[in-house]
Amino acid sequence: MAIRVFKSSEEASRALAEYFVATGNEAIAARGRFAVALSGGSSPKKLFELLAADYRDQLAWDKVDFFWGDERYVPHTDPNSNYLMAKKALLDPLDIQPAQIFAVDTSLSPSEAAAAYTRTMQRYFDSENSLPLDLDLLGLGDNAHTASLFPHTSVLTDESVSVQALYIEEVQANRVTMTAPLLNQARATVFLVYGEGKAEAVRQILEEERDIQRYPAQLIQPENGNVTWFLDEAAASKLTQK
Ligand SMILES: O=C1O[C@H](COP(=O)(O)O)[C@@H](O)[C@H](O)[C@H]1O
Repeated sequence: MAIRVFKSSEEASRALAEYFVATGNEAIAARGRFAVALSGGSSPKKLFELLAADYRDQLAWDKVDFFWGDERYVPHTDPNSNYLMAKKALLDPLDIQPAQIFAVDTSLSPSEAAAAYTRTMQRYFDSENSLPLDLDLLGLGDNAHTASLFPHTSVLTDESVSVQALYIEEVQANRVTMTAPLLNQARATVFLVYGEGKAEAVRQILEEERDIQRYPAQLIQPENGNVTWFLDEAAASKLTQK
């Protein structure tokens, strides 16, 4: 695991854009395609905009396949949709083709959407070139959740490599999320976290004893150990070891 701390969220996002492009180029050189699971929420917006603007000529975008580590159970036109944010900031500006976009189908019921997404991933992973995801892009909530692995929810103990639907009391909403065992299969995992409001959650995940019910992002422990945290100074401010 590596922790990289930058002066600002802009610098952290730019460093991650570099990492994204380098990882993508390696994947394409080795296997012909680059499969990435995006995070949602607000944190990756700047990264997406940078990739679409300053890095558009640095990656063969027609060889990149997009998944989502989690999705809010809302229509794709809803401002809360993780898909919609990526579409506006990244996919449309780069003219990504529909065949490269593997969005959660929120027109189905939550459980059907999750089952359909599990099947989508199994089909993709079973095809020759693509096992497993090349990159998980993850965020972190101030309550230490990542993807939609929220504190004290049933999905935290789910050992299946799958996508699950759950109702989350804390936000009173349905979510669809990859399980930790699925996320942990990725070749590379990155967290992009910035702002003072996330500092305590960053400290809990990295420095508190393991307690996955309270600090779900501690579940992200791929066997390959290839996890990199991209933090700004504010998010890193409560770490005792930097
Ligand atoms: O709800 C979610 O929250 C986390 C963190 O979002 P942020 O707005 O604080 O950046 C995000 O990583 C996840 O994908 C999303 O669905």
